[in-house]
Amino acid sequence: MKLDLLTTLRQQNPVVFNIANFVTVQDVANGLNAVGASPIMSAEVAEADQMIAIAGAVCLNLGTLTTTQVNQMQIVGRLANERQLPIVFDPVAVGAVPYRLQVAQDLLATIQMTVIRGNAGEIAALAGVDWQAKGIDAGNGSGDVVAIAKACAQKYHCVIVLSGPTDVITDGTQVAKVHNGTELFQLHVGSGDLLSSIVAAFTAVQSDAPFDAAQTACLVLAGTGELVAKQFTAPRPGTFAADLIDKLHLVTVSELTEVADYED
Ligand SMILES: Nc1ncnc2c1ncn2[C@@H]1O[C@H](COP(=O)(O)OP(=O)(O)O)[C@@H](O)[C@H]1O
Ligand SMILES: Cc1ncsc1CCOP(=O)(O)O
Ligand SMILES: [Mg+2]
Repeated sequence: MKLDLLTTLRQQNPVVFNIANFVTVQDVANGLNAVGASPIMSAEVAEADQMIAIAGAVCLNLGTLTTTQVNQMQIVGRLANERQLPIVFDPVAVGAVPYRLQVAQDLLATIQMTVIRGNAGEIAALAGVDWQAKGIDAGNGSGDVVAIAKACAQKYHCVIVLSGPTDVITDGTQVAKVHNGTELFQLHVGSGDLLSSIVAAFTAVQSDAPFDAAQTACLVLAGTGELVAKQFTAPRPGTFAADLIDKLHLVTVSELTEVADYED
């Protein structure tokens, strides 16, 4: 586990270019800023080339897709691949909405993603495994999440982050797990979107080792959330969201080292 990448991230302050959803866009921008990255959102295809030129990584989020936005993703994805810029893909709700699964599969057919980050329902759908996903959430499915994540990584030749109570990170061969977290993440819409964009930020500073970058991103977010939740005597999702942003800015490598609970 390369927790020192957090220090590198804060020194380099990489620009993360997000094609975001309209539900959680501000949480994602503030979360990225707080952890030490430099967020920029764009919905205009005409500036795609110039956005790619200034970005250290790209995050494509399917959350509130439109035909125009999917076309933008195709163009941004192609440009990022040409420039060998890391791309993180968040396939929001592909496990629950077949139209989205088709859109995701079309994108994956033409763009080489560096990392796909989704919950179990989303990664299972991409892997072609049955799972009872519910809307944007993982739902009540059950199965071997490590086997599902590995199958998905092998299918799309990229790193998979299958998030949940335990985050599973795999490149199809190596597997790491991050056990940290808090159930409060599930009460705050946008936790997964933020994780995807933080994964993108870490791939920007470790582009030759996305498996390492993704693991560190998972530990930074889940460990920080756990530190925040420890202060609470009752579940307060609104306060959690605000405190999470504060703590992402303040958290130290040594605090995270102390709380870290992972297998790699
Ligand atoms: N039950 C849980 N316990 C601890 N952490 C969780 C739990 N569920 C999700 N998380 C954390 O929440 C973050 C978002 O993951 P997830 O909820 O799977 O994404 P999404 O919001 O896309 O469904 C991750 O950092 C994950 O570790
Ligand atoms: C509610 C909602 N609807 C479309 S996108 C979205 C947010 C999804 O956020 P997350 O998957 O990070 O919880
Ligand atoms: Mg999600």
